[in-house]
Amino acid sequence: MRVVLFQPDIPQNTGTILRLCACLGVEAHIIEPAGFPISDRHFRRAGMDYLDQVTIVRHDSWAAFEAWRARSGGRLVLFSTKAATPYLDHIYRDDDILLFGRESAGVPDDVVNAADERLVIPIASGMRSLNVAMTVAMALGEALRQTRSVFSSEVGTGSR
Ligand SMILES: C[S@@+](CC[C@H](N)C(=O)[O-])C[C@H]1O[C@@H](n2cnc3c(N)ncnc32)[C@H](O)[C@@H]1O
Repeated sequence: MRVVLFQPDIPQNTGTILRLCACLGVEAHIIEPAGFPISDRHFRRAGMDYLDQVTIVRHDSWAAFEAWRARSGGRLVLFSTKAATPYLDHIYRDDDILLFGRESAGVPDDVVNAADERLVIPIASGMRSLNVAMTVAMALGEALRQTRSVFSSEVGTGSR
C-alpha cells in the first residue's frame, strides 16, 4: 500500500499523515508543488520525530509521478468527494496506490481521469468533505484491514 498526497497545502495535515504512515509502515509520496517547505515548523511539529521513520518519496510534478507509477505498477485509487463508489465496496490490493487531493481544490480533471478507481467515503448530506488526514486514516484503516493484520502481534503501546 502506498499513500500519495497531491500538492498538499496545509502543513499540519501532511505532518499528521506522515506520522500515520510511519506508525502503519506505509510509504508516503508527495506530488509537488506543496504549499509549504519541508522546513515549515507546523509540518515538523505535526510530524515530530516520526518524520525520520517514514519513507517519503517526492515527485517534482504530476508527470514525474506518472513516470514513477509506470515503472512501479499498482492501481491508482483516487479518493474523491465526487466519486460514486463507496470505499468499503473496493477490494484493495497490497500494491494499491491511494491518492488524496489537495485541501483547497482536490485534484484536476486529468488526474481524476488517470485514476483506475475513484472512491468516496459517504458523509451526511449537506456536508462538504472530510479533513484529508481523517480521510487517509479511514482509507488506510480499511485497506490494511483487508490486506493484512495490522501489527496484531507486534503492536506497541507507544508514548507521545
Ligand atoms: C478537503 S478535501 C478537498 C475538497 C475540495 N474542495 C474538493 O472538492 O475536492 C481534500 C481531499 O480529501 C479527500 N476527501 C475528503 N473528503 C472525502 C470523502 N468524503 N470521500 C473521499 N475523499 C475525501 C479527497 O482526496 C480530497 O481531495
